[in-house]
Amino acid sequence: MAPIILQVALGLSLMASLLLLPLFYFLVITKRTSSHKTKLPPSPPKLPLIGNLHQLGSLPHRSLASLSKKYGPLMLLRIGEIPTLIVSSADMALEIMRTHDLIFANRPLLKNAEILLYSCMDMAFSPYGEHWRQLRKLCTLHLLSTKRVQSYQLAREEEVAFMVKNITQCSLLHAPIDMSEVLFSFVNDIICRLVSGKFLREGGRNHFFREAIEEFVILLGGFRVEDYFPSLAWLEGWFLGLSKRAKRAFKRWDDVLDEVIKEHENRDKKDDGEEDFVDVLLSLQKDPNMDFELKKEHIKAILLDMFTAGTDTSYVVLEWAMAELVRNPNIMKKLQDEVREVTTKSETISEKNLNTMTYLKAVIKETLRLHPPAPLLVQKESTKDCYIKDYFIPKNTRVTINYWAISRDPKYWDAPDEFRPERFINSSIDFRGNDFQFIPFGAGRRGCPGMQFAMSTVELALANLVYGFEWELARGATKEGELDMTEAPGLTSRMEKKLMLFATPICA
Ligand code: HEM
Repeated sequence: MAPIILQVALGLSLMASLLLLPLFYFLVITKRTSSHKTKLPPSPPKLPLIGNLHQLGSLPHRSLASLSKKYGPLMLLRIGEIPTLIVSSADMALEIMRTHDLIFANRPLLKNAEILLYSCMDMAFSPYGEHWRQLRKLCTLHLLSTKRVQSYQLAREEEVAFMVKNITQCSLLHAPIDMSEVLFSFVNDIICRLVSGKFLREGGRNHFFREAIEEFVILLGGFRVEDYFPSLAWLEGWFLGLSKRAKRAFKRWDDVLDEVIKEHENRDKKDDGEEDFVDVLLSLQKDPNMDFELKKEHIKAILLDMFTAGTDTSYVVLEWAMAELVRNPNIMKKLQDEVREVTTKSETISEKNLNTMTYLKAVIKETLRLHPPAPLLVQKESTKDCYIKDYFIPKNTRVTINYWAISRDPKYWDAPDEFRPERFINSSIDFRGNDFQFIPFGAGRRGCPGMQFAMSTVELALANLVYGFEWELARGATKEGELDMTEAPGLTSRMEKKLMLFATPICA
């Protein structure tokens, strides 16, 4: 009797298990996978409507770095209505810009970029896709290639000599020199010359470009309601004049670029042998081997990218480098010794002298680490759902890489807040996008294509500044004997106060 009861009991329990198995699977396994699917990165508490907007502050790279100490290197914020992933460690940056680079190669569509850049027909703000690929190929092959950058050696040397002459003249007045102004004009002039021609100073065109670039950068970095609250886009037209301001800025640029292009088209032949970007783009437009149609709007959008991405970045590096050098006399002395060892006879340092200057390169790297021109790089946007370290990142999430936090991470850098160029001597760490603790130019598909272009200008300028002059802080430029190193808010991170210095020419 007992075995029959046992058999029946066993049979029943087997049947029950068979019946319950799918239910178990449904309840447990699917629950586990769905919670896995929705395990989002940690988020600080949000306020209704604005989300985490109030936590950004005026210097978001600093506020976000503090938040990430509490919430980790991958945080999900809601800025207004927009989910935004904040990445604050080298490991996580690698996940975004190498492991999942393709998914994060898109840029969010921002309203002012759309107005100013011919519906984002440029390279920097263009969505990832065929158009971006074509422009990127064109720019890296024809405008920013090693050969093209080298071909501008004479232009760079002439512009540096012009800046040195100006500083010498100012120094004779024994008055403090506004180095922020001098450096911005220098970088602006060099970009204007290489982009639109040698006659940049004619009719004060360089002054127009300068003013227009500043306005452009303010507009691109400006807060637009519809970029963060798409459902409130209708408010924009009522309350804020940003659209009007952006349209005005666009019209001014568009007219000048039309003029520049027309002048180049009407010029019979090149009289000086210096082929600027407009010349290159116009000849490519006629090239039958081009695999896409290069329209006038494309040319204008590319030129705008070059003017803006090229100026506000290189200038910022020179400004911070000079500031760090004057507040660190030992480092200044060491750099001057290196540069002056090469030559003391010629008036200026030429590019061929730069190769052996390892300390100069270390000073520039350290400046790019401690004072990156783009502390939050440039925003990206995901085009697919994906997982990063078990966290689910939904499609259309915006991504901000907080490079400022990464480049001061004590995990990678000793005394991270100190300016110590020596850390780069005998170190293989480089900014080409392979060492993710040091990515001032970004990395991956959307990494900066102007790196070489920028470095050639910055190295030559800095070598000449320290070669030809002794530098001193102007009185009144200091805060309790210390130079005020506060950063100004904005898309790029300039010094908030102007850098006022005394220069004494060494040959004086
Ligand atoms: C020290 C100087 C410079 C720094 C620190 C810098 C930094 C950067 C950064 C961080 C990005 C975004 C990278 C990313 O999304 O991963 C970028 C993109 C870009 N940069 Fe630079 N840049 C500099 C100079 C230049 C120059 C001189 C040019 C051109 C003349 C230039 C042209 C561009 C363009 C066109 C992009 C957009 C690339 C794309 O979206 O495909 N940059 N730069």
